[in-house]
Amino acid sequence: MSKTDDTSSAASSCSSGACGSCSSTSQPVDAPAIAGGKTYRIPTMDCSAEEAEIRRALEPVSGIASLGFQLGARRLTISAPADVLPTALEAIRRAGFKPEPVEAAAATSTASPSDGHEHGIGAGVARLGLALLVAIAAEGIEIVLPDTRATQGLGMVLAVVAIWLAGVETYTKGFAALRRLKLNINALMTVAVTGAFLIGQWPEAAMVMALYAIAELIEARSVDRARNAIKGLMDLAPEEATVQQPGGAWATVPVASVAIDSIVRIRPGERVPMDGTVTRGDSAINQAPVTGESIPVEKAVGDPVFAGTINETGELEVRVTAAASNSTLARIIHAVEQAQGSRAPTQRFVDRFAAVYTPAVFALAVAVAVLLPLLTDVTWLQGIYKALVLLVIACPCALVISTPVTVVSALAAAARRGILIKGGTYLEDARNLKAVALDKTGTITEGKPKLVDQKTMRDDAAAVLRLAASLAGRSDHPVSKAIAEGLNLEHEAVDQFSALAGRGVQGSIGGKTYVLGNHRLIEERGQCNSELEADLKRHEQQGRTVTLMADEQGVIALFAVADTIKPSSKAAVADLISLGVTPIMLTGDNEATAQSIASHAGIKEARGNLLPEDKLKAIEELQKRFGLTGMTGDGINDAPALAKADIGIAMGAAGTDTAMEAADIVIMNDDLQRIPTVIRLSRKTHAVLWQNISFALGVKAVFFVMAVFGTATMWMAVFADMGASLLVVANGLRLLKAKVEPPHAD
Ligand SMILES: Nc1ncnc2c1ncn2[C@@H]1O[C@H](COP(=O)(O)OP(=O)(O)OP(=O)(O)O)[C@@H](O)[C@H]1O
Ligand SMILES: [Zn+2]
Repeated sequence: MSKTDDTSSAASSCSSGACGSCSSTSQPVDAPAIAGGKTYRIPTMDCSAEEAEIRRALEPVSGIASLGFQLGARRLTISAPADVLPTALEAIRRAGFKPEPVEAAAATSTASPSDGHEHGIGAGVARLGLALLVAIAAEGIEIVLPDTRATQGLGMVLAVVAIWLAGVETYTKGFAALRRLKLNINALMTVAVTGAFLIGQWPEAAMVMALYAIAELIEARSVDRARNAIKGLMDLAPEEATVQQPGGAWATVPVASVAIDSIVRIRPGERVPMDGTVTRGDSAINQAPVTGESIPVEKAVGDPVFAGTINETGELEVRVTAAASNSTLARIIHAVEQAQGSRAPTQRFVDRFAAVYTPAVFALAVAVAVLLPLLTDVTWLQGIYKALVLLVIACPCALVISTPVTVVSALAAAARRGILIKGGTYLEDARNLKAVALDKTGTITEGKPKLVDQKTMRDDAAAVLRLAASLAGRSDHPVSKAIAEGLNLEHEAVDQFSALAGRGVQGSIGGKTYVLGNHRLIEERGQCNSELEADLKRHEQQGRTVTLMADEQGVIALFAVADTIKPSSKAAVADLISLGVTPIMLTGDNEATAQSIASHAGIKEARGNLLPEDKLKAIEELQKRFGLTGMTGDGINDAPALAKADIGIAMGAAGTDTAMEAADIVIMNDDLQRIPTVIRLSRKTHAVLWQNISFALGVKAVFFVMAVFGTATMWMAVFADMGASLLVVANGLRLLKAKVEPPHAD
């Protein structure tokens, strides 16, 4: 991305949901300009039910990358190509809302803590507080003062004032909905309050309106709070960096103006301002903001560092590799926000349910109002009153709000552990995983094999080894790297170098062609023999990977490399099994090595000799055999298998863009124990979701019975609905602090 690109989009993207214009704690930061987006103010959108309506309206519009809702600010950011926006806006208007574009400049300014909508909410609180007081006064007059015309008139006036203070908006939205013959919450409340007023229950009408409006406000703020939990991470990246100037002097400048390839200096105790590669010094860095892992990681020249992480011990100089708006941290935040915008299956279910439930209760209310007086000795007024109570109960707020808060909190909790879950669907599905296919190299093992044994079959051993080092030095494959590093010899020029997928490498040195690769490659070339087989067997049974070098005449050298199993892998495998998930190892390495390493890690089933396409087939087969199957990999050469699996999990993804893009769940560090953590979080989320749904519906059921047969009053119903809303929100927010670590971890 060019520099100009970057600054031009920064203004519009900053308020675009990528950074907090809503959370009062958010700092004015340079938001990731990855997707950008256009922000609209929708004056009549402040409740999650309205959010759901807008989402439904936008569902048929194709081409929208993501939606960022900020209920507290009544804002919606749409990330979509410019030609899709008019269609999207039209759909929103058809649903009865009036989106107003927010000017880029105004949008940016709201990113500061002193932004306008905070005042808006402040004013709202004062207004609603007043409305509540006036409603209480109206109620008090009716209870305390004698029932004269004057006191009645006064009570009525106070009620009107309270309803007006608290309910203008509900009325506006309610009438708009009724005109379109739609039954949303506002329509229900409008009918209920008006009806109560008309049958002479004005203090109650006032009370209901005030309580309802207050509940709505609290709800909007809670949803925003959950949504913004992740933005706290963004504050971690410093806004300024100490950058080397052309003359060699150091200057402190805003990160947004630091170009890629600049050299920045980071003193001990400072946070890393931008992603980069260490060019000087060494230090220990706490990478918790990115990987969720707070044990410091040693960094030396050549190692990557990430914006937002904390430099603990030494001074570092770092060459910047990504613009501030495109750092790993910014990408994480952007991805989580995008995930928050996608709806989880339970959320869809609840929305569909609410869409049926509300009209059904409305019909029932009408039936009660008409049938009860006709069939029993209930009076008309009593019948209508009962019907109005039912309408209040019909408000699906607690139900509709319970899912997004829960899902969003869980996504944020995962992000804090360096786990990026790219959508509510994966969060909800993870608990049903039956099998997980694990890549060997780098997932179960450290991925840093070492050369442990070598043998040459020619007299000129030194020359052969130099050939091997030259060929191996050209490859990035961990096995080749281990050989090159282990031999540590001067390289010769290699021509016509090429990689042989799943086999090894080939190249010509001094006019002669050589190959360096595995047993399969040598078999294919017809250069294997029984002596070689015996050597191979001996090494492979010890879990070593054997690489052979051959020229046209035959095999000229053998190298054995060994990788160590990560200490955490064993625990993670045991944990997966205890959660009822079967781990299976898939590897391109040979069968014997695979078996040896698998059994050390506690994995019963291992498959070796797999080419990338074989891994794909293996996943398909596991899906047939087990059901929901996950796949872990580094996301680079495992991309097809990651995509095929029900849940593709990329490991050790910090800094690797491809992995972050390819997988459904991205684990920033390479700790396999994060997988059981995800499954536990998924189970907890599921439990909380259904606790909330059943609680919200349970409260409604109780009040329903009370309303029809007993003595529930309207404002008891509102209290119950408000109480239920607040309880489900609190229960959902609990996930932000959920304990989902394996029992043996500390
Ligand atoms: N560039 C290379 N240099 C040396 N050996 C190679 C190279 N590429 C592949 N091989 C050999 O082929 C085998 C399969 O390689 P592949 O890349 O498919 O799997 P892998 O990534 O090593 O293993 P895993 O599937 O566990 O990650 C390796 O184990 C290695 O023996
Ligand atoms: Zn053989």
